[in-house]
Amino acid sequence: MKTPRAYYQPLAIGAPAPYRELPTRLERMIHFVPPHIEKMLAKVPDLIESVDVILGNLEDAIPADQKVAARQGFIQMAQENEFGSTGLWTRINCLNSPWVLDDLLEIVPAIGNKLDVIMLPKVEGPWDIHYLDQLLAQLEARGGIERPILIHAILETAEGVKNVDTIASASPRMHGMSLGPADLAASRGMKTTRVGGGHPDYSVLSDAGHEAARTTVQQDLWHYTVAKMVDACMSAGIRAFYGPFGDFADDEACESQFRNAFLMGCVGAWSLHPRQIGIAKRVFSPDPNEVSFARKIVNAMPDGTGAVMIDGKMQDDATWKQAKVILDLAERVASKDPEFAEKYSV
Ligand SMILES: CC(C)(COP(=O)(O)OP(=O)(O)OC[C@H]1O[C@@H](n2cnc3c(N)ncnc32)[C@H](O)[C@@H]1OP(=O)(O)O)[C@@H](O)C(=O)NCCC(=O)NCCSC(=O)C[C@](C)(O)C(=O)O
Ligand SMILES: [Mg+2]
Repeated sequence: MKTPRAYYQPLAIGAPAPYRELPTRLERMIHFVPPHIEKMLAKVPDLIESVDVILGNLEDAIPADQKVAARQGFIQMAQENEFGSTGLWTRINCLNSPWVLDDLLEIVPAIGNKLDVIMLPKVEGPWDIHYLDQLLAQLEARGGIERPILIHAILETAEGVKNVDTIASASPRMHGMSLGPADLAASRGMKTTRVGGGHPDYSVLSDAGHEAARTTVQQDLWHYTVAKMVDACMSAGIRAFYGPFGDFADDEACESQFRNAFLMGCVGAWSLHPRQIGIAKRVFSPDPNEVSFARKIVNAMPDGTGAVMIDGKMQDDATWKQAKVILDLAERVASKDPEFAEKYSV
């Protein structure tokens, strides 16, 4: 464990100082682009306008013989576009793969000053973060990179979940974490072939004899992991995200999973297909009615103390803080998204 002073020291001479607070960004969806496909790259300028984060994926879903093309496509995509307030991320290959070293050695010098976040897959423990942290500092120093590139871990192994707290606080370079339900299911030996979402057999059966017909209610397979991830992230001052939802044909189920994650504290989710962008936007922007109720609470208790009644409901210092969470998010959303700015101003 580092001393508090050492924690914030750059890890290489000439590397930028780590952030003490994360930059404020709106990150309702992390949109995945496969950068080895020319047709997809052509869509990037339009995507920049419609998503909060655009990510060039280099890891799983990229065929082994296209890994180099994907890396080159990502660098080209980063060089040829201006991203403005839209985040530019990449998901590199995992640390034990034959591609990861070249991913880093080529990407950081070429576009390190444009890159906001590196997503690191299959993180098992803080040692994975420490390795990448050190290497990034060396590359930043050598490449004259002016601000630190952040690390986002995917929570997708049983060991990673076990070590989630120490991963979250492993470095000031940590940006946040996403649930990786497909690899995690495999790693845990869960008996599902789905990418995220529930399962009809994971349910609770009502008692016999109380109703004419017994009913079952499907439960959320990911509740425990998401809750654990949110607590680890929020206590470390970093952000939690739901990951991918693989059934593109079931928008309702996608929206329901995203909404559960939003309610539990996640700030965003992944979009793998253009149809999921709108779902994430809808879910991870607070409901205008909730925003107007939150405004009532803050207006009724300007200094955040005391107890008042609003519409029959008790409000006090704690509900003031709940209201602030919603209002701060609404402000971030409104500053980027005119559609919601209008909805929140009424
Ligand atoms: C699945 C695929 C091949 C279906 O792509 P398609 O072209 O067959 O689908 P489509 O429905 O026919 O597409 C309609 C239109 O949308 C376009 N389109 C489609 N997708 C995108 C996209 N992402 N971004 C931008 N445009 C996209 C597509 O090019 C087409 O455009 P067109 O009408 O002009 O021809 C495609 O959607 C895709 O490659 N998506 C990303 C997949 C991916 O990145 N998977 C890995 C992340 S999940 C994961 O790794 C797990 C995790 C976390 O690690 C763990 O849980 O363990
Ligand atoms: Mg995975």
